[in-house]
Amino acid sequence: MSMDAPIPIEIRELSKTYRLGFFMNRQVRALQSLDLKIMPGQVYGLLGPNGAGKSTTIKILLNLVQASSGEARLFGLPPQDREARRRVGYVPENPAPYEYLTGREFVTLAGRLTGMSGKELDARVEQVLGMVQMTRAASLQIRRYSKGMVQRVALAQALVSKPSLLILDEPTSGLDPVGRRQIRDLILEERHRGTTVLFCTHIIPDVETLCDRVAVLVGGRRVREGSVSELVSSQATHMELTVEGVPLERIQTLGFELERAQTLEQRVILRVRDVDSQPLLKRLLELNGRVTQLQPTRFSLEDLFLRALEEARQGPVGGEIS
Ligand SMILES: Nc1ncnc2c1ncn2[C@@H]1O[C@H](COP(=O)(O)OP(=O)(O)OP(=O)(O)O)[C@@H](O)[C@H]1O
Repeated sequence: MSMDAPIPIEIRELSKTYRLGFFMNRQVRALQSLDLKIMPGQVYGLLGPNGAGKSTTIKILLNLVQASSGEARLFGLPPQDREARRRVGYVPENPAPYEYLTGREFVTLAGRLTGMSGKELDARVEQVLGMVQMTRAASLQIRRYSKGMVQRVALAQALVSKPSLLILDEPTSGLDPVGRRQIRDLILEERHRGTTVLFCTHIIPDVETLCDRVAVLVGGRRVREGSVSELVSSQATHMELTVEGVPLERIQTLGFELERAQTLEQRVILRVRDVDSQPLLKRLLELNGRVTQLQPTRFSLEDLFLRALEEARQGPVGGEIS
């Protein structure tokens, strides 16, 4: 990949305020000064709870929604540029393809809309239907499809024009484990081909298995950003202790911050910050406790996400402002 390949997505200080109500006098801040840069070949996750601004970000990139201020660029071009749009494949959150078309007709139509035609189009349609394992069901009308099949045929229409950037809004939500696995595998295949992928989700394991980088959005603000491994390893490590002979109620009076505390039969399982583990151990032994296990625990992306949410909720956040 050449060094000066255009940057697939670059967002600077992007803000969006929706106006609501009969007199447009109520405002909802969906995005507040968002910065985001997605480099060629990256699989990038936008993670956030409901209402965080993920779909709004995607809609601005696709020129479906106008930003209130700030800048969004696709391959260095503004979102309304047709050349930029041509390089992007998009799957919306709840794809609602024309129900009376067959899967094959729908994917063919999508290809035609991007300017493809003839034998080249027919061959590519069969190829993408094969990639999403929809060859056998391709002659059925979409109204007969399951949710997973609709999702896969929507992915096929996004892939038909060989986009170099795929934008997926909640690609695995509402799917059963098999459907989720298939979509994940497809994203991984695209990644191997060098396609840049941006997807938004609130499903943390999807981010962990698929993404190089992630941005966590809460209330329209970016509260974390980095490579998944960086974010997880930058967190202070924790220790998990299993202790017998000291009841949890007693341990709670010792003045340590317990990240997790649970009684299981005779045992109490505790999770504390690494720096607290030795002093706590000492106190437990003084109380004639028997510590049967002491082990470092990995800080997961889920822990990070929950912590980021908690911090953001304590500070000023977006949402309705008047
Ligand atoms: N068309 C709209 N008109 C008014 N408010 C909107 C509109 N679209 C989104 N919002 C509001 O903007 C905020 C961000 O919404 P957005 O859909 O971008 O979040 P999200 O992170 O995609 O959430 P979800 O996970 O629920 O899809 C929310 O408070 C939402 O209610």
